[in-house]
Amino acid sequence: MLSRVALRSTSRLTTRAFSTTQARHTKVAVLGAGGGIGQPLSLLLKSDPLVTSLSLYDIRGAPGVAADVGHVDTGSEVVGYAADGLDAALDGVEVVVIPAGVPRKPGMTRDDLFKTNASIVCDLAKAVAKNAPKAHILVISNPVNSTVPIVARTLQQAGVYDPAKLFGITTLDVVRASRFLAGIANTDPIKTSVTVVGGHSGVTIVPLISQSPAGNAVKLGSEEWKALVHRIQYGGDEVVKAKDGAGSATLSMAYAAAKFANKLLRALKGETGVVTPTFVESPLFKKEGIDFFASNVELGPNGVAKIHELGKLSPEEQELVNAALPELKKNIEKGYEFVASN
Ligand SMILES: NC(=O)C1=CN([C@@H]2O[C@H](COP(=O)(O)OP(=O)(O)OC[C@H]3O[C@@H](n4cnc5c(N)ncnc54)[C@H](O)[C@@H]3O)[C@@H](O)[C@H]2O)C=CC1
Ligand SMILES: O=C([O-])CC(=O)C(=O)O
Repeated sequence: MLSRVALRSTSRLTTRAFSTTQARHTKVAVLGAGGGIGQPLSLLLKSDPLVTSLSLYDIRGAPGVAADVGHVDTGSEVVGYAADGLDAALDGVEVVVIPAGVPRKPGMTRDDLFKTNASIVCDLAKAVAKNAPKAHILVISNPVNSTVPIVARTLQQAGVYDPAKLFGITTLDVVRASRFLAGIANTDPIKTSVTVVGGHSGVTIVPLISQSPAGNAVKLGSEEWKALVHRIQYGGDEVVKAKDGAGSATLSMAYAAAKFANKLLRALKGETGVVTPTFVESPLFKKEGIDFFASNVELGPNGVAKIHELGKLSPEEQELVNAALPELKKNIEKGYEFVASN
């Protein structure tokens, strides 16, 4: 039997009043809502007034998370679904966020997660294709450089792939870059924007410090620049090491995903000028055989509205891009091969 816990956080009267004042209803699903990222992400999405309905799914624990988060005094409705409730969880959903999958332990690379997470993500993509084929999909599960191509190919096989609606979430790299640069430049991190391009692992993470006003103003020496780039590229390892076997970044990741989701929801509602880096199907390096690349993307009412060029790079940044490309190509092809052989 479908185990379903429906918890309305407001009275019907309040819910009705809320929906009449909103330009549109936005139902968001979190797949993997019981996990280290899923739980705080669900809380942050519950706090976002642009989310009117929240659907929480996990193979374990989502009804409990829904019961808990559902008491928060915002207008959205929260429903939790147990393992057998995936189809129902996706019904009518416009935005699907996927943090389902295993995290790293010390000594592992993100690619070491491929064996387990590829099939989890592939199965969830099949369910999205069946139940919410027009949904925007935000992929958090690692390795992002491979899981996003897996979702793309899975949707393609189901005949419902729209590249404008598939995003790999690289926002944590952007958040880290802002925080780490601000620490050096003595600026307010929230106003210290840094564009991070490429992908989401090690050398594929390419921060464009030269394009950041704070990065320019602080005039980093070569060693300082290298250390900053390394910290941004391997920020995930810093957390994995500190958690000492208990997983990887969860709280900062939930913050980053909620930040990206809010930008997308604003754009879906018609706000213009919403631009943020994200890993999408991109023309930028198609000639080199690389179908997906993170760069600044303008979001619009249908998802990706415009993919920005990389802009002017310093010679050192150009070298970072050159180093990222072969690794990215390998990761993307690994994702494609998984779908082709399953
Ligand atoms: N894109 C990014 O920047 C980041 C990505 N991650 C990745 O996010 C993923 C999740 O990390 P955590 O939340 O820390 O792991 P976690 O182990 O705490 O939570 C994962 C959740 O996924 C659930 N799950 C497993 N299979 C599922 C399925 N088939 N359907 C639905 N739910 C399923 C588990 O029950 C668990 O609750 C990992 O792959 C991690 O590497 C983590 C940090 C940053
Ligand atoms: O490092 C990890 O495995 C998790 C992650 O993607 C990050 O923190 O950037």
